[in-house]
Amino acid sequence: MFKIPFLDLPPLRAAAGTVRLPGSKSISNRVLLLAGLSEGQTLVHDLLDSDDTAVMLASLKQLGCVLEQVEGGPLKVTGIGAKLQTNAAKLFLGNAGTAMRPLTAALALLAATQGGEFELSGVARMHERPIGDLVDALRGLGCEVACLGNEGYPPLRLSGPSELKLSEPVRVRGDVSSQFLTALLLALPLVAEQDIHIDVVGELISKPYIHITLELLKRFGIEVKREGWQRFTIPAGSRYRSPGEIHVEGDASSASYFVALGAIAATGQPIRIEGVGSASLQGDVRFVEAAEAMGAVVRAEANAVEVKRGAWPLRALDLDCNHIPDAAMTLAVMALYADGPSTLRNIASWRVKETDRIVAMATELRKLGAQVEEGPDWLRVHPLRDWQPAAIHTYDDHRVAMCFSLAAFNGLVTASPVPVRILEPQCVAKTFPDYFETLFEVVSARPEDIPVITIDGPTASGKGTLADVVAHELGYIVLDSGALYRATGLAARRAGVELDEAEAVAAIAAKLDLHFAKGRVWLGDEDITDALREEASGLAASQVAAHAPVRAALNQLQLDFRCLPGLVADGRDMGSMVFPDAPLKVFLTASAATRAERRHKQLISKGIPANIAGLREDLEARDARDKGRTASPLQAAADARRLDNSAQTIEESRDLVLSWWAEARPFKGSALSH
Ligand SMILES: Nc1ncnc2c1ncn2[C@@H]1O[C@H](COP(=O)(O)OP(=O)(O)OP(=O)(O)O)[C@@H](O)[C@H]1O
Ligand SMILES: Nc1ccn([C@H]2C[C@H](O)[C@@H](COP(=O)(O)O)O2)c(=O)n1
Repeated sequence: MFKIPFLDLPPLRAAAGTVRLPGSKSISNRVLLLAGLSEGQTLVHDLLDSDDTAVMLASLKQLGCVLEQVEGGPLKVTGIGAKLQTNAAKLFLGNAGTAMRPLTAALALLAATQGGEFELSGVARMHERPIGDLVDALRGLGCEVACLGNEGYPPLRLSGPSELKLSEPVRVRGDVSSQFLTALLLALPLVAEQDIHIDVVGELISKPYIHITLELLKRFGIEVKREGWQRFTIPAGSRYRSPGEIHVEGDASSASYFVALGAIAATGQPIRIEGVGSASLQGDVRFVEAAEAMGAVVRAEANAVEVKRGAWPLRALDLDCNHIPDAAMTLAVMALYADGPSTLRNIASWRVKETDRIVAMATELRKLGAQVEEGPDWLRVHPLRDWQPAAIHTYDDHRVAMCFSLAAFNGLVTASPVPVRILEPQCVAKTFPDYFETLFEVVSARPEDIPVITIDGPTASGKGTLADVVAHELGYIVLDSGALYRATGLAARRAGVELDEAEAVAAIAAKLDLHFAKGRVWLGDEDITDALREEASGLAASQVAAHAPVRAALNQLQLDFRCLPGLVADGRDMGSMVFPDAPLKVFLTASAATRAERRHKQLISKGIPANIAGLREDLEARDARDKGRTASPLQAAADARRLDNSAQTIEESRDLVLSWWAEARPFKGSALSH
């Protein structure tokens, strides 16, 4: 996951490949609650690992459920068998509506029948999300529910015992959020000694989510009877029975970003999305119908879909989105690539989600330059051809972050493509922690559009250290080009090749079986990380690096590191030779005395004996060879910014380079920068 203040997406051009979706949030939290209320054990496969499931799991644990993660396999949930194991708990539910609503209903009923006191709270936004309709329904049943802040909003206190009135139908509004009805359906089997009727007041929205609830209840032994979408009956004697094992489908709302990706950018091979398909329980799979209406070519299997671009530009759309409330946000960004204005209707529920999504989408689309109109329950988005580089505020809303990533394809409709900055990208942790990593695996950009920062300089000036900390802040990849020369020297020695035999060493460089993984460097099956850092490897590297054929042999390998979302490359000729078009080049120096001292400290801390005078002599000799060679000598590129860090801390150098980077990016001005 990118835990950084912002993530810059360079202009993207194409998409192809396979995506495996994380588990559905809606199904994961429903299954967890049902397994937690059941007697016995349930093995839950493919559970979503995210912020919203984490708060549900933490709550179940507090309530006495036993949770055991089978190594690399399912989660084993031992439920409480509908019997309270504790009669007091304070549960923190973050911003997870799928945890807050059903736990409120379940604990209100358990407190009423078995006694107890439970407090449920969340983040500030959760305390602004209405829950009054559910509170009213529970109070109507005889439960004691207190709103501890504003009436009709969390935090809540649920207490008991109290007498339940189950003979009259429970009435609940269905026109604000279907989660209130879901909450009652999931919880009322706890007290179903007689038939319990639920009457929905108003037109029920988001019916597909109720379908999921009913299907999952069935898997746990509860057959709810339904009369249209107005009356639901939980039969007397209903008891949660664990199915033993259950698989969570991929998240259909998360699939929407990749369906859209296929429709926009899969012009050759399709995007294949695994985890949802025609057999899916989730209503949001019907997003593919909307994508098809906009021109996507879709091939569906039971548990997968493949999507390619069809019509281009996309066809404008006018759609009632009530059946796909979450996925419909994706359509708002697709509309930028359409042949006319698109209107999304019946989306009032967007206003009570993680943020007011109608306001959020309209505001952020306008930052890109789009013309947007909005009403109480609708949004109209006009196609965009004159794009502005924008820093997209994400409102702690995972879906805003994910759907705006699609704006990075603007180069497909404009001759002047712009990058897109996603602020606080870690908000995707709510449902899809690895969203951006997954996206980068299936999209491509022109190499020249992928940003590179080069950091060149003499040995021990701190290039590698600075490259690592700058890359960390930006979420970029690091190229330690010196490691390639060091590995070449090591491999040549091992092969018995003299280091001054240019062609023979170049042949070895061309066939290096080198891998970088989790901060380690592998030559074939051998971890050579520590061997590479020995002073002897540095000297050997400096010798082999003087040969033009060796440099030529390693050139493509270095260019291949230019990957999404960006690169920080350190070495001697990164700015002058390998990445001459880098938008920021740094030439890093420090006095020889400082560098010798730093190297000395570095070696001593690793338990390697060293003497400062000898080290200084060695590094000056190495500098002289690196500067004096004819092939790509160590020198500052003409357009490099010079930085002498002799008197700076690592953090000071990092912040200075990041400020230079901010100047080099198009996100200037307070409205657009972070
Ligand atoms: N201000 C500073 N900036 C960078 N590194 C510093 C700074 N102060 C101390 N150091 C330390 O200097 C040592 C050498 O840094 P580093 O290994 O990054 O240099 P390098 O230029 O990449 O060396 P080489 O060219 O040999 O790979 C490290 O132990 C690092 O922590
Ligand atoms: N781009 C590069 C990187 C490194 N070298 C040579 C010169 C150095 O002395 C040697 C080891 O580099 P280090 O790991 O210390 O950065 O490799 C080069 O010529 N060009």
